[in-house]
Parts: sequence; C-alpha cells; structure tokens
Amino acid sequence: MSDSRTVVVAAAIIADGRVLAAQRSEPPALRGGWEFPGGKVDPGETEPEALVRECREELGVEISVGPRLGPDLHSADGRFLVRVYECVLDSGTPQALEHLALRWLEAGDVDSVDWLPANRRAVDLLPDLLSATAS
Ligand SMILES: Nc1nc2c([nH]c(=O)n2[C@H]2C[C@H](O)[C@@H](COP(=O)(O)OP(=O)(O)OP(=O)(O)O)O2)c(=O)[nH]1
Repeated sequence: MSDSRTVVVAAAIIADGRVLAAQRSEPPALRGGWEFPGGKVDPGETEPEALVRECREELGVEISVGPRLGPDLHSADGRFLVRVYECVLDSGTPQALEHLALRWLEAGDVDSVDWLPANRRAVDLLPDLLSATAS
C-alpha cells in the first residue's frame, strides 16, 4: 500500500565539518525546536528541487543536494514523512529569513540544541559524518 503522508525534505547542510541547525518560529507547537531547513515537496517537483527552493526561500543560499542521511523520519503529528539529505553550501551565507535562529554545530556539539524529537535518528548520525568531513 502506498503511504499517503506528505513528504517533507530537510537539508543537513555541511560545511567545514559543521552542520547547520535552524530554530523553528512556527507553528506554536513546534516553535523553538531545532530542525534541518526544508519543507514540503510541491506537486511536479523532485525532492532535490524542493530542497534547493526551500534553502533559497528560508536561508538565501544556493546548495547542492547529496545522498540521503538516515531513514525516513515521522513527524510528531504523524502527518509527514521527513527525508533528510546531506547537502553542500555552494554560495551565500545562511540568513534566518524564516527561522528564529541558525547555528553551525560541530561533531561534539550536535546535541547542544533542542532538536525536534522526530529528527533523532538523523541527528545521531551527525557526529561520525562531521568527523569524516572535517578537514
Ligand atoms: N523542515 C523540516 N521539517 C521537519 C523536520 N523534522 C520534522 O519533524 N519536521 C516536520 C515539521 C513540520 O510538521 C513539517 C514540515 O513543515 P514545514 O512548515 O517546514 O513545511 P513548509 O515549509 O512546506 O511549510 P508551509 O510552506 O506549508 O508553511 O515536518 C526537519 O528537520 N525539517
């Protein structure tokens, strides 16, 4: 049976051995929680296309989309399948255009923010990934 949940794509943007975390401003139930930038895939759009669009809208940057990071995540309200992708920053400096705050986290810091609970299985993969990409 196909899964009727809406797909949300999320960008684990990695640069200089750090990953970008973003603090949600809305809705009230999620405000203050930390996530990977991203959003819903629009009709007719591929998942990488949606990620590129969302990162332009939310951060004002250009990214390239790499491999998936971890399994499908399930949003707390059960409405969304969240797919995290490893991404690279091509140009621009991320700005919090829609988020409350942004933070670059190193391998030893990934748990210094209060991640959305749904993100746990992706966040747990970050220390090894960041250690491997640090120069
Ligand atoms: N962007 C993002 N959403 C996540 C993550 N983890 C997680 O559970 N979610 C959930 C929160 C929301 O319920 C849903 C994504 O909604 P969203 O508000 O970011 O999507 P959107 O940008 O398309 O929103 P909108 O235009 O409809 O306002 O997925 C994550 O790491 N990144």
